[in-house]
Amino acid sequence: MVQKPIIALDFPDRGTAEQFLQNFQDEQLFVKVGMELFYKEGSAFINWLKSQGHNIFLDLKLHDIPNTVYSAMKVLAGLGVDMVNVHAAGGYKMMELALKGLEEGTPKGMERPILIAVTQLTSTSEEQMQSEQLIDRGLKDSVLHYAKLAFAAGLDGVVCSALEAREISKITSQEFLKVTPGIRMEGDSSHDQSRIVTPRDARKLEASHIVVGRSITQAGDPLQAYEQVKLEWEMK
Ligand SMILES: O=C(O)c1cc(=O)[nH]c(=O)n1[C@@H]1O[C@H](COP(=O)(O)O)[C@@H](O)[C@H]1O
Repeated sequence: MVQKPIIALDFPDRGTAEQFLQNFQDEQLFVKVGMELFYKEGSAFINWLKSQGHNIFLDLKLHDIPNTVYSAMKVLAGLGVDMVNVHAAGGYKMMELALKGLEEGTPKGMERPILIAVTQLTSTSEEQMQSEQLIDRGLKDSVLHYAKLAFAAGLDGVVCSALEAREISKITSQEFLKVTPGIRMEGDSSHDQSRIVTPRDARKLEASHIVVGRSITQAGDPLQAYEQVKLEWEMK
C-alpha cells in the first residue's frame, strides 16, 4: 500500500498549525511534528492531532548517551504517536536501547511507534560531510553504513534521501522503511536542502514514505499543492 505523503508541520505554534490544517477539512493526514512545535506546545497538541484522526511522526531526532535515549523513549512511547526517530550517529547501542525503551514504554493494547534512524541529513552534501565530519568516504557509503547499523540494531527503517533508498533495500530488506525528506516539486527552491528529489522520482527510487514541508506549507494553495504531490507520488 502506498503511504500518504507526510506533511512537516514546521510552524511556530499551535494556532498557525491549526489554521494550516483547516485547508484539509476532514481529510486524515500523516503529519510530522518537529522540535519547534513540540517544544512550544508539548503533548497537548499531539493529543489534539490524534483526536482529529491524523497519523503522527514525532521528529525529535534523539542523539545522546544510550541510557538517556532509553529513558526518553520510554516516555515518548506513552504519547501514542506512530513514528519517532533517533540519529544513527548515536551508535548501535543507543539505537538498541531506544528500541528497548519504546517497547517497555508502550502501554498495553497500544502499538509500539515505528522507530527510524536519521543517516546523513538531507541538508548535508558530500563535500560538507567530508570536511566537517572528517569522513573520508562518499556520502552514499556513510548512509549505507548507518542503514546497516540501524537494521542490525532492530530498527524499522531510516531517514535518508530517496537517492539512497534502492541501495538501502538491497543491503537490508525490502520492508525496511526508507522515509525520505528533501522532496521538491520540479522548479521549487531547494532552500537549505542538498539532496532533493521530486515525489515521482522518490517513488521510482523505492522510497517507502516522503516527507514534504515547505512545498506544501508555503504554497499559495496548500490543499492543491498536497494533491499535486500525492498524485505524483502515487503514480508509478
Ligand atoms: O527527520 C527528518 O524529518 C528530516 C531528516 C532529514 O534528513 N532531512 C529533513 O529535512 N528532515 C525534516 O523534513 C522536513 C523537510 O522540510 P522541507 O525541506 O520544508 O520539505 C523538515 O521538517 C526537516 O526537519
